[in-house]
Amino acid sequence: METKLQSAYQEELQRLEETSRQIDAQLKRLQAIPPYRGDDLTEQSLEAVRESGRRNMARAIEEPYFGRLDFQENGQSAPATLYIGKVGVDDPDTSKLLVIDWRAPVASLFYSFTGGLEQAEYESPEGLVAGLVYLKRNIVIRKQILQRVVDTYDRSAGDPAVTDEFLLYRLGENKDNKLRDIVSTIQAEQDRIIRAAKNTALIIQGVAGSGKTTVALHRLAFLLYQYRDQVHAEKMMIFAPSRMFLDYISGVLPELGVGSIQQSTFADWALDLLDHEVKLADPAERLAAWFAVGPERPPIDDTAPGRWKGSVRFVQLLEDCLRKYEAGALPDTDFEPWERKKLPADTIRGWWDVENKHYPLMKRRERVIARMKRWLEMELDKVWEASRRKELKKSAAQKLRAYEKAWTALTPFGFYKALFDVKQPPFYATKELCAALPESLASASAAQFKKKLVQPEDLAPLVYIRDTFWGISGEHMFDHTVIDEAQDFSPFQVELLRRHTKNDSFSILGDLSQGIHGYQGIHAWDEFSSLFETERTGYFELERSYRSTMEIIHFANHVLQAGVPNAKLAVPVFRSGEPIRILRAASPKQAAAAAVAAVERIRGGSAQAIAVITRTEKASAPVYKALQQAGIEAHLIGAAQQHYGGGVSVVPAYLAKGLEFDAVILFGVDADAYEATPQDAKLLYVGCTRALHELVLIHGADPSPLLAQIPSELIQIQEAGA
Ligand SMILES: Nc1ncnc2c1ncn2[C@@H]1O[C@H](COP(=O)(O)OP(=O)(O)OP(=O)(O)O)[C@@H](O)[C@H]1O
Repeated sequence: METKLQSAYQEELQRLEETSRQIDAQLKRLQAIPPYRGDDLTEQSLEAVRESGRRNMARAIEEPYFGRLDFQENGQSAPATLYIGKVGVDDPDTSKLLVIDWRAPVASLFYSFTGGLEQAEYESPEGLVAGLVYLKRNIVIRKQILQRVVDTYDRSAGDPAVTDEFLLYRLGENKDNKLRDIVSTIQAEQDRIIRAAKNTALIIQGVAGSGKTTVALHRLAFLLYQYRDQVHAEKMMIFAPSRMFLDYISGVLPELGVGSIQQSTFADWALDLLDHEVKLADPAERLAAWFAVGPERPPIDDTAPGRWKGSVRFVQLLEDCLRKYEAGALPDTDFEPWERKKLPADTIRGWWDVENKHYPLMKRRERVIARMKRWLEMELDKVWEASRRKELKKSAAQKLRAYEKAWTALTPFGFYKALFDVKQPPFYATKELCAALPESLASASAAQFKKKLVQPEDLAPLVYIRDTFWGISGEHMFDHTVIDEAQDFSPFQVELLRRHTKNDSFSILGDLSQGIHGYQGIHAWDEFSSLFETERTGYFELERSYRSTMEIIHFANHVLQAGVPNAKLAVPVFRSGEPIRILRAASPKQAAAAAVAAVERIRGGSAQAIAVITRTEKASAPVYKALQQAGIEAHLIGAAQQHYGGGVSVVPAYLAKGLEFDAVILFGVDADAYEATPQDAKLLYVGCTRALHELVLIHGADPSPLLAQIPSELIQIQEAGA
């Protein structure tokens, strides 16, 4: 066995030297050609190809490939040895592929092959290709140095299974402050999602740590490769919950060689489209209200403003109002620029209803008014006497101004705001809207709108109105849209984005068990799938969790079940770690000291990213202070945080969502903070599943009831300070 490993290592060492030499020669050849800066278009495009070659070779030289697959296609006499890397490299003299791009059809075998002695197959542009896999090998190369060779499948060894050894080695590594690519260990169920056809609205329900975010980013890289003539990076969009989260995931796409994909929060994108006509009310206040503990907890049901304004029903109500506006906005009067001269109302209506019907509302208004002006000029041209003409022109200008005033050009906010004025609703507010609008919601909205402030749930309706008024120009259309943490989106938001996305090309990913923003997000995936045609929708579930140890996942599952009895549970990969430590503190002071001691202990090991996760933003402050007093440098993360810096963080659970840390200390897991409700169970579940390797919980005299049913073999209970 030892000698076999050694010979494999020697074999790969030799191969690496050869490949590196070839890549180096190609890179030098390209670098020797001076970059073209002239105006000749043909030369420019040749230079673009060379520049992309230089970039690719520079990337490939460091780590040319990460995998090898020996595959014998049916009809061939011997297996071909395929090396798979992040960048495809061919030998320009022989056109032979030295390295195959991981996104190429044949490379899919490297991921989809899950062992066995039977035939394996992959979809090529020419059809299905079948054959036998002989060897699947993982190869770790760092800065041109061969570090590791692991065979995960070897037909000659007689064992038909693909082992998880290499995956486990990867998962056991500590994390720094950024999410990483997973090209060398993409799993078969993830690969299916990554390679799914472009024109589908993919909905991906995945348990915590199942790789949803990572998979979505790899999918973008795949789409750019596979459909290079149809999709463009700058026309793809990733929506993520916060700027800090975007910062956290910002490393993956460059690692995959993909740049310039648009990334935004929904709010930033919407506010830009609205030309910042409105401002968002302070998000910290809203979060503090929805995540309050004790008697201040608001009820979370369909009457919550986010649920109501985010519903499909509200899309319909709003659309009806816009239709009513369209039918009734045009003044129903003739236009009389001067005495005995009349442009009949019917003619104007014809220009509005028929001639310009295909234009969006406000553009249409502009065109009708321009048409009226042209009519006026023609009529004035018929008047020969100059002084009379001047007089009539003046009168006409006045009349036209009055006409325009009667037909007010509304802004999206002006239109929307008026709908909530229940005492004096505008003519376009339908009876149905007035009947459906809850009074408290109308008055709370109206009070905010007076200050030009809006809540996140107002943004989708506002952009919807804007689109109806002005249309959606090409620059605001996406070739593909990713919605991460989609369980927190509303159907209204997705419906709006559907209008901004070509061919329903979506990756919508989330986890209902982490739906902690239930006051605005969905409660079941069909709230989204019903927005798309069935044949254009794809639904995938990811059950395996790659982030955390088995102990952490089993523990988190128990917590979740205590509040959400029929929740989907995560299945861990077989990676064992420490039991979960539960520390009971006699006083708040002792609890803070226990948190400090835990951070100090964990920092003494190999962990790089540690989080103390609290129930509320308010609860973060004392722990942060205690850490500071102990001389521990930490980041206090609040709602406005833009960057994630790694190290030690103190963060409320709802802001930690999507992130991960080597170790997590859940602070204040008390009965009043985490009740046995679905909302609190999900929140605590989110907190637990942020941890990769170690999880510690601290509570006072009265622990959360969500901890009541945890099997004793998973936990280690201690008195804090003992
Ligand atoms: N196939 C894989 N190989 C190696 N690591 C993986 C794989 N899939 C996922 N991971 C790792 O698991 C962790 C979780 O991934 P990611 O954050 O994408 O999951 P998620 O489903 O979006 O999680 P959550 O919903 O909890 O935020 C990351 O560290 C990621 O690198």
